[in-house]
Amino acid sequence: MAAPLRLASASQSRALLLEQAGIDFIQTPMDYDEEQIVASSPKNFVYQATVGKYGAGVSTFGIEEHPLLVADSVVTSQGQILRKARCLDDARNILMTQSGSVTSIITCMIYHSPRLKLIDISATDYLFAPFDPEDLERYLASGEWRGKAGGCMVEGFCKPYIRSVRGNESTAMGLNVEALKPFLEGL
Ligand SMILES: Nc1nc2c(ncn2[C@@H]2O[C@H](COP(=O)(O)OP(=O)(O)OP(=O)(O)O)[C@@H](O)[C@H]2O)c(=O)[nH]1
Repeated sequence: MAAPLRLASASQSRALLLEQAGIDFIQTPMDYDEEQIVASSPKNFVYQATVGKYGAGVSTFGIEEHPLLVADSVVTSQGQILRKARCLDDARNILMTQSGSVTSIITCMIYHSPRLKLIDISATDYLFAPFDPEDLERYLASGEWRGKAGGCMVEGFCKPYIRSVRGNESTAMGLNVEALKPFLEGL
């Protein structure tokens, strides 16, 4: 029986995705400062952030006792990386960028065990209908946008506005478990 993988992440969403996929894991939060990254594109940013988390994870935990899993996600729209809003006006701007437009969530993950190293970069694209102004103001007043990259969760405010989606919802939530799981079966 393989040892449970170590999710080196503070993310509740990633833990929930592993749990729902029936993947045995332990969770160990780990600090990594993404602010130092200088990247040519959102895809390059999320890759560098994941590689940075991977390096910190290997040096802190190794891969012998538990295979290591790290991940990072970025939210982009109209070529911009949408970070966590600094204030309500910033949240309004971030959300208005996404209204009636395509938002892409790009998630990179690295899994490394003594037998296998997997690097995956996946994206999920959402075409949103224009947000109803009153609905948007109600959402902004709720403060639920705080701490969320792009100002909302795909299963939250934005959900009723999804016109089309391409890619896995798990990728949008922070971990493409459908890409990971086949490699773990039979280990
Ligand atoms: N449920 C849900 N979670 C989301 C969504 N979009 C992003 N996230 C989560 O938001 C966080 C994105 O920030 P990251 O810096 O990648 O990860 P983190 O939460 O800081 O955790 P670390 O892995 O420890 O860095 C992750 O926890 C994602 O799982 C979404 O639409 N739904």
